Amino acid sequence: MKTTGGTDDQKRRAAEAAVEAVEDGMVVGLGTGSTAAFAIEAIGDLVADGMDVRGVPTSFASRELARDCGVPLADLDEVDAIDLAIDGADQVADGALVKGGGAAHAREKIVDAFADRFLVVADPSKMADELSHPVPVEVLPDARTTVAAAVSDLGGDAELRLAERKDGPVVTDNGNLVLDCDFGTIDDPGPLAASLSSLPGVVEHGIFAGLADVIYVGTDDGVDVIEL
Ligand SMILES: O=C[C@H](O)[C@H](O)[C@H](O)COP(=O)(O)O
Repeated sequence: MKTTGGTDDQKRRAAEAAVEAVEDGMVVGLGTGSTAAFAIEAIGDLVADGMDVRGVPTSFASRELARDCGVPLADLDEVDAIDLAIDGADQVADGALVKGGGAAHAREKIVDAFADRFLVVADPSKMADELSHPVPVEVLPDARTTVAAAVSDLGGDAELRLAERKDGPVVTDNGNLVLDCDFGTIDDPGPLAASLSSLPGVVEHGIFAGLADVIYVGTDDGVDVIEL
């Protein structure tokens, strides 16, 4: 699993604080990434202690980890509701997120948006005044060049994400490709999100605006809780 700026202790503190919101009988969206992984492990501990929880995974990786941790799983099309989702972020600014560093943002957005409450787990390295992290955009493979050109028209610079341990591109769990799109500082994420969503061939982008309910920021000596 890729690692990011914060320490494991910071990530674990944020994740364990968010998992305190999990109650008996809940259906919980299981995010993807190194911070969400600590939440999945903590939910596994609750299950081991006898709590009745079902998890809806957002990726192959979160499914595998949840299985290893003993968390009973349900597919998205098997549940009528998700009580809460716990997921990480690549950057957080003013309650808006950039996600998709692990190329899982398409399924994450479905699960996080469907959940009654969406709890973000982060560390101080993720917190910013304005979003500036390149925006991952999942595209149908045949649309990679047309979407890249449209991103350029929107003022961005699209780069095909390449795999680290194979020659060729990253292929998402959905069989698609990812363009990492650098727009510099994003003054207002809403209009950019709408523009990206409207491009033919775009499956999903990593701007999550207006979705998060609480941000848990794990620090070296505690957790900052930001209610939105
Ligand atoms: O696709 C991956 C997800 O959006 C992750 O939640 C995001 O990249 C943050 O991951 P991490 O907690 O490893 O920094």
